[in-house]
Amino acid sequence: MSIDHPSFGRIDPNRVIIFDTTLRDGEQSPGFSMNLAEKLRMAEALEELGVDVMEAGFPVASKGDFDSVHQIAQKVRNTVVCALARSGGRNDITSAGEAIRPAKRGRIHNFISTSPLHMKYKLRMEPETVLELIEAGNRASRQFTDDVEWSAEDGSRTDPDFLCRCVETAIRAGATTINIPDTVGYSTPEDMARIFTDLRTRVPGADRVIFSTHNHNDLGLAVANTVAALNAGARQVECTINGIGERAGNAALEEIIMVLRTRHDVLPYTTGIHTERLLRTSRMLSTITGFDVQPNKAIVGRNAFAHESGIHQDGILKNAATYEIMTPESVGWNRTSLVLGKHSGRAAFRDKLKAMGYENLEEAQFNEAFSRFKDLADRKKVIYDEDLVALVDDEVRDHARIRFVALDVTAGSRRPATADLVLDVDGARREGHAEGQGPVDAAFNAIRAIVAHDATLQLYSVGAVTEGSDAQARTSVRLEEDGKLVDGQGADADTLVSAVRAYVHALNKLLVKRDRAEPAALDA
Ligand SMILES: CC(=O)SCCNC(=O)CCNC(=O)[C@H](O)C(C)(C)COP(=O)(O)OP(=O)(O)OC[C@H]1O[C@@H](n2cnc3c(N)ncnc32)[C@H](O)[C@@H]1OP(=O)(O)O
Ligand SMILES: CC(C)C(=O)C(=O)O
Repeated sequence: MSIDHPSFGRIDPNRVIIFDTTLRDGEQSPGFSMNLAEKLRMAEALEELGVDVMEAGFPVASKGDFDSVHQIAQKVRNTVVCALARSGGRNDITSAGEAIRPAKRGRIHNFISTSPLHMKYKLRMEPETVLELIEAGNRASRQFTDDVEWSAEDGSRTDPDFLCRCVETAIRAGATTINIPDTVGYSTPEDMARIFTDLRTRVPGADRVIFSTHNHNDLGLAVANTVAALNAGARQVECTINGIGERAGNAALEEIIMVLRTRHDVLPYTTGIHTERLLRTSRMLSTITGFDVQPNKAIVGRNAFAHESGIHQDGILKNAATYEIMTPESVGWNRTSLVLGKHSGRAAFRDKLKAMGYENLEEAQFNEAFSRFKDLADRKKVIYDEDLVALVDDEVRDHARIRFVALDVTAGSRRPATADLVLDVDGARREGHAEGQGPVDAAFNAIRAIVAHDATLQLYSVGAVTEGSDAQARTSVRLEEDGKLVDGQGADADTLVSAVRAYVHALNKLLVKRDRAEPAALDA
């Protein structure tokens, strides 16, 4: 059966109205207050995202809240602009009505608690008084707009018979949307199914209104409860971007939308959301509030489409559907991200090198680079592209006759630094020991002990490839021999190993020059 709604006209039975309350309930998260300009930017983004209703604020709360609802009502044209009001508040409904006056389509959302706990201890009202205020609040709201929503605050903990009386009263007094919030996030999906089924079958006039669900996430069930309510006949969902809201937050809009889209086989509902705008809307909210979502947040978290383990990466490269139930592009990401780390395998490593332009590595070079990458990944949390460039460049050395194998250094303030170095020279393992003015000097002297040369050190500089104390060190060394200058670079999580690699790199270049003139064996 389709419903004739004052703001939406005839609504298809499976069309779900997306009611975004980022600017009202979302803003109630401690530390998430937004100023007028920020609210206007968010409102514009929500309109572009395609939400059907945006709850822009609680006008009686402050002049700032009134002004932002009023200005959003002036600006937004394609979305219903809604203002919150207490059903029995002294000036709430007038204030809400004035605030939404400029809206092309405006809604007043009035609410009052209906649970025994809230009525007795918070409102200090008898149930009959609450019923009177429901009646009065909805009639007053209808003076300003035909689009009136009523909420039973703490509805999920309300006596079912009394809830039916409240809803019947609200419908009779002109409410066109009936919202049953799980205000404290206490319910289970089974509770939700029971509540909505009960109301829809028992309350006279239930077939003329839209039922709405508003779930808090105190037990992590907000989205599951929302889906359960839809299956029991609710056709409006209240939610926020990134799931922000009181305490543990509200049901996250992006999660609900992608549940409906991804599991359309069993959830045959439609919405007007442009899913490819989800990520940018989430990012805009994070920028405005200063709170990032956690990396593992569904849909919009940094890791939502990132894969680090080799088996998954291999599967993704063969067919993304093996490990992705929706495409990253469908929610606004550019692409799947294969994150290289200690769990990665050769397939992802090869794919990454290819993407970085290293397509023609010989198998031996590739294997060596992969083994060094694994070694680095064991020591470093995040491997950046720059790390790989440094690592592979270090490996792809023309005519590398000398190769680094191992280094042990002792250093300190009480005795000279010493270095024990192992190099592979022309395929043979060679060991050298040396002292020095410091650990770098000792390490460079150990190179001389293994490979005799007259070159002098002209430059030695070291910097971090990326940030963090576990960043790779990138070292540059310049050697001079017979007027010839050569530069070498090295990179490693260990600064001294990085220095030796740089020196060896430069030395290899010198050998190439020497060999061209006069091939010779390398002896200490
Ligand atoms: C579940 C929700 O998210 S509901 C929305 C919650 N959001 C907010 O509260 C944010 C905005 N709130 C505010 O700015 C203020 O609380 C105001 C302006 C609404 C009220 O401020 P004050 O008059 O100072 O009251 P205060 O906040 O201390 O207490 C709330 C009062 O509202 C009453 N109240 C709560 N809900 C209702 C209601 N639906 N109808 C009538 N009165 C209500 C409470 O019983 C209490 O009344 P009391 O002062 O007589 O005991
Ligand atoms: C005002 C209502 C809808 C609310 O935010 C709640 O009960 O959580």
